Amino acid sequence: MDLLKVTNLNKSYGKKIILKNINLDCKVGEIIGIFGRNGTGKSTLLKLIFGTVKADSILIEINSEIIPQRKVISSKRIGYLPQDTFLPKEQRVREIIPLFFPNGEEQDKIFYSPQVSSFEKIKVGKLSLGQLRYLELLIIGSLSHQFLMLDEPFSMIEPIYKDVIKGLLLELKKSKGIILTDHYYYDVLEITDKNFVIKDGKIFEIKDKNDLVKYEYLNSNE
Ligand SMILES: Nc1ncnc2c1ncn2[C@@H]1O[C@H](COP(=O)(O)OP(=O)(O)OP(=O)(O)O)[C@@H](O)[C@H]1O
Repeated sequence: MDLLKVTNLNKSYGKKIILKNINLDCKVGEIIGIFGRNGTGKSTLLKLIFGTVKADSILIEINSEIIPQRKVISSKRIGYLPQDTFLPKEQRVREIIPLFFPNGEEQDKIFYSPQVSSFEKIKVGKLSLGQLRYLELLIIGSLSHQFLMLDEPFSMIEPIYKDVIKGLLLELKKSKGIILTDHYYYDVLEITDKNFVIKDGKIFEIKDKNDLVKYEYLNSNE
């Protein structure tokens, strides 16, 4: 089974240590959840693995093959869903899909995915947040990248699309490994195989919601 291994990850901004000696593995077939209070470094962690933020040190390996950080994007092995939308607002959904997938068969796979026919004629800027996030995930998930870094796939999304997105992620994990972060911890815990919390620059594996309290991500009455 394909394995993404990240070791010796360190990142500081000036004197502020954000992430210290982080090690993290992700196998194809796994969804890994990363929790942490605001500003603890979750987005930074995903960007470091994707290569858009430069690490102080990092070793990224896929099946023991070293992928230098500056070559992650061109290697097309690791995909990334940013927190903010990356699709042009003025174009209709049915015009955007062919931009990413020139091949008709690949386009059809997206056009025939659940719900897409209900919004394919709409301009991206007019989609609901759930439709937009789902479309972005369909596009990123249909690329060939073996591993996906997803920054807040559930944030602000209407319940019906949360379920559609959960279904999509569970389908995608059959052929990919996924690392995601989101404050909607109920939704995350429903679909993840392993979970971690970042606190004071370090990463800790957690078993359940009680551990989120233990590491002070949640209050005991939440
Ligand atoms: N370019 C930068 N220069 C300086 N500090 C930065 C920069 N980018 C991020 N930071 C700091 O690094 C820390 C981690 O930021 P990051 O966005 O990774 O947090 P996060 O855990 O994803 O937060 P949130 O839950 O709010 O999305 C924060 O304190 C942030 O202010």
